[in-house]
Amino acid sequence: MTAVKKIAVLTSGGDSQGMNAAVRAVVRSGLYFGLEVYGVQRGYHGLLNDDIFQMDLRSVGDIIHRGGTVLQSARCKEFRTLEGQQKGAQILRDRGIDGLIVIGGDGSYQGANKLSQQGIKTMGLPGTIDNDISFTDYTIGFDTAVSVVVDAINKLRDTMSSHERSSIVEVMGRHCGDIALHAGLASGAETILVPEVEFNMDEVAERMKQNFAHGKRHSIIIVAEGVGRGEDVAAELVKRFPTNDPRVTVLGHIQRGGTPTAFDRNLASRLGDFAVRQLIEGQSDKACGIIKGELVATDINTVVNTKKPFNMDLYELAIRLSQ
Ligand SMILES: Nc1ncnc2c1ncn2[C@@H]1O[C@H](COP(=O)(O)OP(=O)(O)OP(=O)(O)O)[C@@H](O)[C@H]1O
Ligand SMILES: O=P(O)(O)OC[C@H]1O[C@](O)(CO)[C@@H](O)[C@@H]1O
Ligand SMILES: [Mg+2]
Repeated sequence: MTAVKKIAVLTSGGDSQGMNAAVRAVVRSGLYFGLEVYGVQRGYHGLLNDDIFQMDLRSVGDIIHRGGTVLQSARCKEFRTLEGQQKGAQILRDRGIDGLIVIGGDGSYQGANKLSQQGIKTMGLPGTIDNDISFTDYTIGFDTAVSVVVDAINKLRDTMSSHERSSIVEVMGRHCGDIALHAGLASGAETILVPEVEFNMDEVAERMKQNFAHGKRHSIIIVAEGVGRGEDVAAELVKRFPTNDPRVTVLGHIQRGGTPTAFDRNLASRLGDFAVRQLIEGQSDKACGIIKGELVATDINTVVNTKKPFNMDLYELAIRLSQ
């Protein structure tokens, strides 16, 4: 006896690489366990427009390796209102759908929490490049986004070394510095500016002068968008180090595209299957995640009200190794 018979899946908020692998896992595990599975187009926006269709094994063929999301994604103002949430729950009830899996970020999780208050069983899957969700070590898409940044920095290094320039690279992450931190460590960046760690531009400039004086041929500063614009950091740097002639690169939405890494595909596959099994067992209003390799389900309220801790050890290591 399963606690749900018909389930639906949607993707919401900023898309991320690996969302398709998660949708595929939800659909195929759901069907394997004898459920009917539905797809909702364009997140909560599609839900409110009853943009819902039945999915079968073939509807998720050939997508495991694709970035983006075949269900498409959206941000929906109306769903932030009680009326919107009641309407969404009624649309699902009218179709006999008793469980919904929401793949998205913290905002999408809050929507899932509101739907569970309206009597729909919900599960959240962490689909965002930002890695800003607590109670999971990794979010789906983060590993691919970091790889995109590292690949870009490899290229920048080539040309920056030729000209003995410094390179300022602005990366995504909204209020979270994890993309900057992990890409910074992997690419040997000299400076990593994140919202979680206070910094002093005088010290940043001084360190850069020392690096060039000690024979470095280039210098990389990664700026998480939560700190500000790369252009503004460059202006502050030039005031303190006028002979430096930095170049700014804003990686932007390139970080959200491309084929997902094996890590993101496997994470998405495991989490998608886990979310289905949680619903079948009667769980609801939970966020699925991975902690030290183990799959876990945590109350959504706890997850959205807990800030993800920043890994200071990794930050200090990155700085130590880039001397
Ligand atoms: N407090 C809330 N109550 C109900 N619905 C919400 C709430 N917050 C967000 N949502 C819904 O979730 C959608 C996505 O939220 P948001 O834009 O914050 O992105 P996200 O899921 O956090 O993803 P990302 O930050 O990775 O882009 C919103 O457009 C809205 O429809
Ligand atoms: O797709 P949009 O609306 O430009 O949003 C960009 C934001 O979404 C994210 O890509 C994912 O949350 C953030 O890193 C970034 O701040
Ligand atoms: Mg978010």
